[in-house]
Amino acid sequence: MTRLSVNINKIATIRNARGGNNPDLVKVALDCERFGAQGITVHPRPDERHIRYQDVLDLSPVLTTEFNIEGNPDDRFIELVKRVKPAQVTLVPDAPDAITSNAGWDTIRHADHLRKLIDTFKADGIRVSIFVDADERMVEGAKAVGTDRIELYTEPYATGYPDDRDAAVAPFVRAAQRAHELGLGLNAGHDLSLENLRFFNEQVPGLDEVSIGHALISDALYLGLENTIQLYLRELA
Ligand SMILES: CC(=O)[C@@H](O)[C@H](O)COP(=O)(O)O
Ligand SMILES: NCC(=O)COP(=O)(O)O
Repeated sequence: MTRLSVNINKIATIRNARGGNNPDLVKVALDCERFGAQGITVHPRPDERHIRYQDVLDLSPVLTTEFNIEGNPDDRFIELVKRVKPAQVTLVPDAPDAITSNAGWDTIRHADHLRKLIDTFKADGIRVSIFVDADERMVEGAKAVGTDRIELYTEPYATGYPDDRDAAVAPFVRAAQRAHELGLGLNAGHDLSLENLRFFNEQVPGLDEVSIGHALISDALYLGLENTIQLYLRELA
């Protein structure tokens, strides 16, 4: 069964718009868990435009499901993750000014850098996932640097889905098969939605986890958070 980790970045975006604590990020995270989410994902960015570093410290002791911290491994991020020791860290090669994540790692060019980072997190007992495009060479590079899992960057799938979903999913199926052959765990995320999630989950073999934020929180505006989480879980059943 594929597990659903709810990304709560957008809850922090709304909260930050007014400077107070409405909505209460910790309460929303605990409610997501109560409503059936099997994990909580956050992606602190250097400008703290949504998740703040303090949010990560506040969430860590109270969450009861898998805590997944995503981000670009700069010094501050590394220090934060090693202090919190979440179940999983997902390393993402974001430029500091990126609007959102827009590419996976070049696992061959950045092999030495990744290997050192992965070793340091694994030494603390943190499972490591690295964000990669659906490219078998990048999956093989991920295996070579010692990661536990990969997270496939699904934006190209989401973009291609409305026109030709079979063509859109094909590289992801190949990348997933290669990951399994190599013994890597498999996550996926970015722009997954109620429209495209079921097909992805049916076609891509052996998904361990999806992390979903933007579409899920947007759907919740119309459908309510509890109902929305149930609908996403139904797509994964
Ligand atoms: C790693 C990834 O795929 C991102 O989707 C992410 O975690 C979302 O980041 P933003 O909420 O900042 O767009
Ligand atoms: N890792 C992807 C994630 O956490 C959420 O991405 P999105 O659903 O906000 O695009």
